[in-house]
Amino acid sequence: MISVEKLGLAFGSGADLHKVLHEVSFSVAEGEAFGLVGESGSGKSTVLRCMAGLYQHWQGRIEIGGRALGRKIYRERCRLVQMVFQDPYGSLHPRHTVNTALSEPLHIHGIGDVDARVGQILKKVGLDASFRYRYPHQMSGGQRQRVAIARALILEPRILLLDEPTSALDVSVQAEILNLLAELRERDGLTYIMVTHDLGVVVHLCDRVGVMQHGRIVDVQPSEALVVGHGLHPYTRGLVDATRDATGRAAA
Ligand SMILES: Nc1ncnc2c1ncn2[C@@H]1O[C@H](COP(=O)(O)OP(=O)(O)OP(=O)(O)O)[C@@H](O)[C@H]1O
Repeated sequence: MISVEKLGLAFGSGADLHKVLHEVSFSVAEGEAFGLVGESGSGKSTVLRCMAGLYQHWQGRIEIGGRALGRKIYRERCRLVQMVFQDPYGSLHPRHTVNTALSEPLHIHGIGDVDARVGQILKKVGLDASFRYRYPHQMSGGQRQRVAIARALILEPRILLLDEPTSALDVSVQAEILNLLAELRERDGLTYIMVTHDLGVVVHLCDRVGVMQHGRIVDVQPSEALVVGHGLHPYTRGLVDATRDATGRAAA
């Protein structure tokens, strides 16, 4: 369903040219959850940002359902691909109620039935009607991330780009949000690409994982391979071992 071919991106120019992505290629099937892992600065978020239209000066080709994705954010694209960020506080407007945050995309896209749609999406992400007129500061981190997920889903996209969606949350809440994401994918047949530094999250939620180092994909594996530990690229092996050392147990 998604094909990324030779994605490249650089910042700066001349002597200050800093190449951040080097011919990144991978594909993701419809309904699949694909993880992107790798050390800090390896380019994971940049890949998502190119796909979301937040960076437009990339090279290469991104196709969704056989059609090339343009570089800019446009109406049709918003109904196909949405992104969820790490920090729900930053991604929600502080002076907009949940109702405003969720209605706005519907108004922009000329979609009717706003009241009913907002009610349904709140229910879908596990928030009752009392949240509808709250502001971001009147909610917990987990509740805010539920609203951010609801906002990403209100236009019924087929693909969610998830950039460390649980890493800003308390450990106790992380599992709730991961379970919600798993449930939503199952129910609606969504396709996910998820950036995370947590191999446990990959094993829990993703079917396959792409491993990035210095702006390149160095390994693609089924997620179980991280648990079994066979046939891994040496860099992937190192990430798995580091997780084991840090937690005293396997990534799963
Ligand atoms: N707007 C920008 N201008 C210049 N360099 C940038 C910009 N955005 C990202 N970079 C650089 O691109 C590289 C990749 O960053 P990116 O955020 O994609 O890494 P990451 O793997 O997601 O890291 P992390 O896990 O820390 O979020 C880094 O070296 C970063 O400094």
